[in-house]
Amino acid sequence: MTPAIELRAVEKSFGNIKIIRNITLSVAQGERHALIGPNGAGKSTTFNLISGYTKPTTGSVLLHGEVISGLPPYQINRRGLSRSFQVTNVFANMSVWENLRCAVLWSMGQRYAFWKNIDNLPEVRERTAEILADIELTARRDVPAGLLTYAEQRALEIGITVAGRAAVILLDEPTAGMSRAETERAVALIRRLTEGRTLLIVEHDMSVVFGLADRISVLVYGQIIASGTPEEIRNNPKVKEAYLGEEAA
Ligand SMILES: Nc1ncnc2c1ncn2[C@@H]1O[C@H](COP(=O)(O)OP(=O)(O)OP(=O)(O)O)[C@@H](O)[C@H]1O
Repeated sequence: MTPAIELRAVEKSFGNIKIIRNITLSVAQGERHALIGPNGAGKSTTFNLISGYTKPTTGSVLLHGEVISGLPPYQINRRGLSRSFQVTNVFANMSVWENLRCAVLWSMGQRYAFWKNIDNLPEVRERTAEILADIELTARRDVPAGLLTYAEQRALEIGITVAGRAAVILLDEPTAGMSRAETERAVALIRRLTEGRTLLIVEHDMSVVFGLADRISVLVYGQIIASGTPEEIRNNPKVKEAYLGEEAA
């Protein structure tokens, strides 16, 4: 089967510093894949390369077998890839409902149809209500997003990311800054919302990584030093040495 995401010999330099060094990576359709590695290893840069926010210096990125490197982010999004960001990225003055509706409208290509009354578009209303219930914020639907708790904002952000039913979802540190209980809820949410889709997640919390991922890739100094099942990664001596250290011993 054609992989959902493929990186072929991708390199990225900023100035004359090579940040991503010859990455080859394949994420199968329907797989939950975690990208881990120490701070500064190049995880966010890899996300930016896949989602079109930066272009590879050499090599190519493919989505469902088609080259996407060089396309702008919105075109990659139109082809079925949706990503969240490391920092919370919601419209603070808009309500929870409006934030979600905006994402649903965008995915339906209705963003310029300003002459239509969007409240009269049942498919938009239904999808917005569905996703609102999925992220368990129905009781908070009219609250401005800026007034939500941090964990609620992150849940909203995940809702926005999946609202358009993209087949491939990229989440950048979705549980960063959360308490243990909030993290557990977020993991359950991510698991539910990505059912039947492909997920690539960057995450520092090892309990999230090992609890959620079907496969894990370890990035160190811009290179993938190992890819495999959680068990393979846990037992890989190179990984223990380079990244997990005492934690995995
Ligand atoms: N636009 C840029 N220009 C120059 N250097 C950059 C740029 N973007 C990232 N870098 C550098 O690339 C390296 C990798 O950064 P990146 O943010 O991808 O790492 P990361 O693995 O996501 O780290 P963290 O876990 O801390 O988020 C860092 O040394 C960073 O300073």
